Amino acid sequence: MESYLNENFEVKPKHSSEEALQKWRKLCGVVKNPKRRFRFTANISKRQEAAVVRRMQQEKLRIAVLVSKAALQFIQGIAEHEYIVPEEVATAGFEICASELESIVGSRNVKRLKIHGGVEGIAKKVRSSTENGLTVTNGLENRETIYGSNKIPDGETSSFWRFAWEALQDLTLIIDAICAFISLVVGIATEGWDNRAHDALVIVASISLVVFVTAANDYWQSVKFRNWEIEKKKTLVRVTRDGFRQKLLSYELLPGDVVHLTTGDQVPADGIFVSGFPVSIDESSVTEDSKPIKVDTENPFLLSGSKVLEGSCKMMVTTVGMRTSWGKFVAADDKGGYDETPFQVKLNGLVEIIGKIGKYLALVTFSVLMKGLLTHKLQEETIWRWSGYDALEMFKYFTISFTIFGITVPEGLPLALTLNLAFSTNNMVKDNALFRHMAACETLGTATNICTDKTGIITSNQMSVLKLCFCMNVKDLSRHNNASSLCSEIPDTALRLLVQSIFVNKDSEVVNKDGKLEIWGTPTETALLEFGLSLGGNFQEQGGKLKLVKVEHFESAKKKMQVVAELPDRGFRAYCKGAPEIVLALCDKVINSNGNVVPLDEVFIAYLKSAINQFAGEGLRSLCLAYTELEDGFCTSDPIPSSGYTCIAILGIKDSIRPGIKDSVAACHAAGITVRMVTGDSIDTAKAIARECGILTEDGLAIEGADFREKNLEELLELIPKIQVIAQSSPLDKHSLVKHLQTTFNEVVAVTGAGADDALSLNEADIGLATRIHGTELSIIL
Ligand SMILES: Nc1ncnc2c1ncn2[C@@H]1O[C@H](COP(=O)(O)OP(=O)(O)OP(=O)(O)O)[C@@H](O)[C@H]1O
Ligand SMILES: [Ca+2]
Repeated sequence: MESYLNENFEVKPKHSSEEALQKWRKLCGVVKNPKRRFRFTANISKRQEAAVVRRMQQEKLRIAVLVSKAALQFIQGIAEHEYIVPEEVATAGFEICASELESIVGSRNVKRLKIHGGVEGIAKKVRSSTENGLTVTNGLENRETIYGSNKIPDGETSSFWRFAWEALQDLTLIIDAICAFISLVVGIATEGWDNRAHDALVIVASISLVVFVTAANDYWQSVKFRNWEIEKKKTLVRVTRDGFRQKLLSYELLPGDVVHLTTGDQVPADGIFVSGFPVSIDESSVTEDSKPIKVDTENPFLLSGSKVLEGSCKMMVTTVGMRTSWGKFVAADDKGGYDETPFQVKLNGLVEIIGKIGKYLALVTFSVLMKGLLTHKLQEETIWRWSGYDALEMFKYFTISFTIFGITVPEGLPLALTLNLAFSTNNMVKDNALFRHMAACETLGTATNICTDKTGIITSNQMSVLKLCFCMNVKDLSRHNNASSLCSEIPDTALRLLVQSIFVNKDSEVVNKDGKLEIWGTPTETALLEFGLSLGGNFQEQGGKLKLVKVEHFESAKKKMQVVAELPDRGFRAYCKGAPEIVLALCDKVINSNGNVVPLDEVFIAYLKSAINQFAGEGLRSLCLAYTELEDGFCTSDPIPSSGYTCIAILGIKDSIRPGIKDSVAACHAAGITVRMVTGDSIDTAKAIARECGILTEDGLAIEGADFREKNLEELLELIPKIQVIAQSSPLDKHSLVKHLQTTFNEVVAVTGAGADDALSLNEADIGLATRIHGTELSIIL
């Protein structure tokens, strides 16, 4: 039986092939109540229809782009007809309608955009401002009536009565009801109404009870599912409204909203590039064009559903909800339902086998009973004479056999499992964990390996700068009551450089939230900015003085962030910050104890390295800050230089271990789950932390990402079982570890990760746990 199930009822927890899904469905043969049984599972034919619609949409979009490009070349110079504002739009106080916006962005019509005055013109026409965003005080209802909201409607929810109607169509119930009805009619005919009236009542009552319980159960289940789906679609976006930055749920967006996008974000609605640095966009989910597209003032259109691969910018929303290209796809796709979980499919297999046995037993019972009747009739020599009594007897046999068949098939079993999963997923939401796929909830229980991040999972993700190696001096900030008292000990010019490098080369911002200052950014960035603020730096002033001309955001693979700023008097300066081993390699100068820039000789290098080792030994994350002056003629298309930097300082950032993590690791070990830590931090920091929480043991191995990458397959076979820590890893190392564990060692692997860098391994793993989405406490389980 095991092999039969494995052969025919096997699907993968993630990305099952269409054939595998088709195959087990076909094997299910005659399912008594298909509507119920397959309610939440993928409707494969609808899914194929959706794929066709999707392809057609993509083709349309592609053609529209080509046509508009071609047309543009010809019509340059030919005056375009005037745009007439529809009356209801004009009376609402706007100067452009939703379909005009939809057509401009949908067909990327730069010419028409220009006719409307570019992005500024459009902003004016939708009564917004590219600087301050929408003004909420005027009310937004009017806007929503004219332009719609950014909601993609879910499939309609069925009413309770619809479920009751479906429950009534259960084949078993219908046959049982018919049998009961016939026996009632026969009973009444032979024994009279008075004697059999109570039977009628019992039949009606039992059918109603069964229908009611089934419908209530199904209804409850569908409500739970809906809640889950609504939760699942919630994403936070950063917008400016009333001149203030704030976070909104993506479905609260309206045309005119100014959205801030950065690496890893999904574009939440169609819109136009306002300002910022050119961004590289992956539109493959919308246009099937797998090449990244550069979006800037020349090509300013951003389509919802595409992903920001690199860069950051401001976008003004023009089109929302079903009018967006993404809205059209999602609507087509949503009808697809969910893939079955492996256990559900196996259970279906089991039901199938039991069903077959049931059918066989029913047949045998019927044959044996019939044989009895026939033998009896043969003995009495009445085989050619059949009376009503005989028919009634045969009907009784049929009822008995059918009952045997009915009760042996555990039709409700797979459904009960779905119910259970829906219940569990909903419970997990209360713990801030959100499942993207139902199967993940089930696979989670079978994991044998966990590849975890350090930051945010093992540590609390609340970082603060604890140590500082600056002007050839290591300072312990916990010893100073406040960081500003430290300033008196440091030469003024050097201090100014430190503060400037923190405020200019940053990927975080200070926002005013209800009158309170709040820092937005990754914990590393936040810690840095907090440190800068504590040094007495003025964020606004520093930001205003220097104009950024180029930004290369932090990426886990590069382990550094670089910017180029234009100095107020003349010239440019590049700032770099990142992992010390990377940044120090770019430096040939350093600031000495007098605050002067001097060549970075071996004595200095040895001093800095000993500081880094000291920080790492204490489990601190190190970060190196550096700068270099640039030639006068720096152009934004030039690459940011990668040598000649001056090392400003090395910071030791503390991120304390989460309380209880040691017990969690021990619990995993006790359950037979191997825990491995894959971190971007240096090996000494990683080792210190891994040892403290029990991941790294005496016989375990800690290895650097660069070493791991160089090993061949044979060496890996021997190494991987021993590896407990991979440090200084790039996202690809994590991915390759996961792949090896899955394929070579046949393990079920769970991966935790944060941000866009980990997307690859999160997707590859049997269970992906994306943590702290957009700085919230929410975790998404993929
Ligand atoms: N915003 C940043 N700017 C510059 N450098 C950074 C930034 N964040 C981290 N780093 C440097 O890059 C190194 C590795 O960071 P990475 O993002 O790969 O790790 P992580 O994902 O934050 O941590 P983990 O992998 O342990 O969860 C850090 O040790 C730090 O030196
Ligand atoms: Ca990481």
